[in-house]
Amino acid sequence: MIYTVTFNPAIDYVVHMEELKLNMVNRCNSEAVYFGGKGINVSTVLKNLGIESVALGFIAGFTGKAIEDGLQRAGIRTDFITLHNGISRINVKIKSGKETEINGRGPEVEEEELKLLFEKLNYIQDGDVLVLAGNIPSTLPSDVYESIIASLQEKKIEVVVDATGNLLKNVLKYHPFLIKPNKQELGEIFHTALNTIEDIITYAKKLQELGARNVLISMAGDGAVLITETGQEFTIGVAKGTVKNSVGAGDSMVAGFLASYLKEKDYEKALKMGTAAGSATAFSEGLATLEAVEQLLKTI
Ligand SMILES: Nc1ncnc2c1ncn2[C@@H]1O[C@H](COP(=O)(O)OP(=O)(O)O)[C@@H](O)[C@H]1O
Ligand SMILES: O=P(O)(O)OC[C@H]1O[C@](O)(COP(=O)(O)O)[C@@H](O)[C@@H]1O
Repeated sequence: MIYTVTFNPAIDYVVHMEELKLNMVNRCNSEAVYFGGKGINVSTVLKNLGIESVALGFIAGFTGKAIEDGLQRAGIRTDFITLHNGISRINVKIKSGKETEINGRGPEVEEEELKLLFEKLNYIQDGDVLVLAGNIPSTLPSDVYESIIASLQEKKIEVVVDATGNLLKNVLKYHPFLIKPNKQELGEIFHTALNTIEDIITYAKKLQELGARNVLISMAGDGAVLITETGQEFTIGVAKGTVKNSVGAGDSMVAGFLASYLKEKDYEKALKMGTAAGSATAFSEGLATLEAVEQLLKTI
């Protein structure tokens, strides 16, 4: 089974407008609501690709209830912990030719509530996959992903981490199967500007030296780089299309990569599938559907 963990789920409120004007009342041309957060997006795209997963994490208040209900209606298995206080965040995504995002802080998770997550993670068995994705509420220590992986050390599982900064750096010594920072996040980790593909490959390899087994660096419309534990190095572009809403493209790439790799154990094919899923999301209003992914896969 694949388990995704989203510490800070969100309702993604996406509005389209011609132009965003500051110090003015802006009115949008269209609006849509999606149930998001990185792990949840991975579960949603896996579901669209016909693969089951269980979405774990913390929800709170009426927004949290809406997220849980929405996912269950879509046929996604959930096993969230409901927090005592606060509400799950609403992240505002403004599409006005440019993409502007305002992501909320989210509710506080108390120590007792965090313990409940560790109890649930005990169900994970040899052969399972654990995806830890997204930012954590500010009250939690930045070694929380590390603590989770450390608590599962005895089990033979594949761990995927899609996170930034210390949250990511701290887990590398546990040799995660896959990490997927984007280009900007890679630069931030090493406090450096990455100007060329050679720079990106150099620093992706540094993440591998620090312990990651497979390193996938996504570069939005410029494609992606994959450095594998088998010593292979791949670069790939993107499919052709018109960008509508790239929120969740990175999560879709993780889902596509996993879906293919778990079936075929072929890194090159997995990178293609990840790219098709990422691009399919960028070219859709919501997340990638099976039809859109299959269509784009033929063109990559
Ligand atoms: N503008 C785009 N055009 C085509 N494909 C895209 C575009 N943006 C993202 N993608 C696809 O999605 C993948 C992940 O996107 P990216 O924006 O780098 O991730 P993140 O959302 O994590 O920042 C890219 O490597 C690419 O395959
Ligand atoms: O947990 P974070 O880093 O605040 O990100 C949450 C946001 O990221 C998303 O999961 C999208 O992520 P990507 O665009 O990086 O794939 C949104 O659904 C959500 O609003």
